[in-house]
Amino acid sequence: MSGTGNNAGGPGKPAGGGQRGRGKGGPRDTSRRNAQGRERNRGPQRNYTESAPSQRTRRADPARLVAFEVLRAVAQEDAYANLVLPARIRNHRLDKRDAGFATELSYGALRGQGTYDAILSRCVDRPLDRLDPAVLDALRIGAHQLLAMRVPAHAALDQTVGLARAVIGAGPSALINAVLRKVSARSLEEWLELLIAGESDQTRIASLRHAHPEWIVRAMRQALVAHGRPATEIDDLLSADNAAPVVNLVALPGLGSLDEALDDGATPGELVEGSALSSGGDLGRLSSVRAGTTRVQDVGSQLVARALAAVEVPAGEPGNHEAWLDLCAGPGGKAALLGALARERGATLLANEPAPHRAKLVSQALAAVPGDTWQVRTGDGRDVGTENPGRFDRVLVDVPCSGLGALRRRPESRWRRSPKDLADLGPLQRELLASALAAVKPGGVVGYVTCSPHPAETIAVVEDAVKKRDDLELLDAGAALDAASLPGHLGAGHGLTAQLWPHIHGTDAMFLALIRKKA
Ligand SMILES: C[S@@+](CC[C@H](N)C(=O)[O-])C[C@H]1O[C@@H](n2cnc3c(N)ncnc32)[C@H](O)[C@@H]1O
Repeated sequence: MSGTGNNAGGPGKPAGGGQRGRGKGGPRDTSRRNAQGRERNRGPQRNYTESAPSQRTRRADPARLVAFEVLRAVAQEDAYANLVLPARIRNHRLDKRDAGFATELSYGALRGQGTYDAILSRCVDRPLDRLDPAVLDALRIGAHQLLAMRVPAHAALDQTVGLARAVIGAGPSALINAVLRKVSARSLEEWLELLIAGESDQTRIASLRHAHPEWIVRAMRQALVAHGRPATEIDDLLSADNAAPVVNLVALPGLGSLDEALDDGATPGELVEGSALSSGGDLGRLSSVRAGTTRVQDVGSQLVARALAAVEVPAGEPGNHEAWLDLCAGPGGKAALLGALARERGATLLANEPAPHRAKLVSQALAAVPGDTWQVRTGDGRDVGTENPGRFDRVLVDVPCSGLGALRRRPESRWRRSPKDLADLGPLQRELLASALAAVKPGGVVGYVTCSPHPAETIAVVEDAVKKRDDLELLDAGAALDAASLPGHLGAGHGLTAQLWPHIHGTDAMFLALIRKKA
């Protein structure tokens, strides 16, 4: 498992590779996490005994408390970490450095859960499901600090036990102290060696090493092969899921500019025009972001939207403008880019989304594009084809999917998803594609997109649709992505469909098929 952790103002480094203290006798606490001195100038290292956790810190460190609250909300309320975390950071008024620490701790503990649980199982005298879930979350937070962050071991122990004492109670904090001491006796690499000793099942080994459920390891290996890549890339792919993604920006064509972001330290994107890599921090400080003309968007999403917009469709009657449809538009990232591109071409965009709160987000995303270009429809996309047969020149159908291609953005999702999700989503994906194909004009093009590389929701859905009819043809989606990209050769095509990858392209694993309805 890889992970990066920032502490003491130093850069993160791969898990298991750092110099760490290991419980008793660890190095002196030199951490300097913030200017307020919460972890500074603590004096010489105190040695605690296993039986004396009462000597420890009694107040919860706010950054660790935020991480703990995020893990609790994820477990208890099915919350999404990326939505809960910013609110908790605000509630506890964390400064930038503490916010970074809380982010790394909560995301790392969530991503690494499977591996940390396997390690904790070796250190606890009962099955983990018999532990109070709050205790288990505190142990995961402690394990991540000890094994994957550059937090001195005694600080990780002291602060995690202090947190547990403050928010769970003195009894559990003694157990947490004892268990984390055992965890701290080995580095992550040593623990992994112990866990995989005698193991010959490569899936199990990769699952432990990279903290992914075994079914996802198998699914990703299958996906690599299905899209023409060697199965040996599995370790790189799973590692990429554990790295924090860079934040990409897009300037809406004809409406936005990246100048302000570039002046602020962003760097020009190398894969697609009009994009940049954010310099980090609160993007709300940029007026172009506040105005919605510059937006955060993964480069993979930018590429698939631009590829669909650029593909050739037959010219209509003079004076007739193209009509574009985004069938599954919420929360509106691709709709905003398509809306801006449509405006430049004198086309119009209908953005459809069934969930009212997400339809509202689509309107907000499109607010920067003049309103005569676009309309939002709140309703089931499966009805759009029968209501509007043959009306649109270009249709994006970015279907609800397992999200297996965006695991790096959603730290908890890998442990929540199950193979059943794929089976459940299949019929809806097929019906939405059928609706898109009904809504497109003869000669027009449907872009079928997922943020998952899984063959069941990519190639299989497209093949099922195309083989049933003789009026459909697949266009070369790899070539279309190449034409939309700055390097001009992404190598994402396989056959006529295309798959982007985090470990190759640095994007989410977006799939694209371009299907033309023959004229
Ligand atoms: C992968 S997301 C789309 C992301 C979006 N294109 C973007 O770039 O921001 C899939 C969307 O499909 C929506 N959806 C779910 N069921 C749907 C249906 N029956 N018809 C249309 N959209 C649906 C979901 O609510 C979700 O907003």
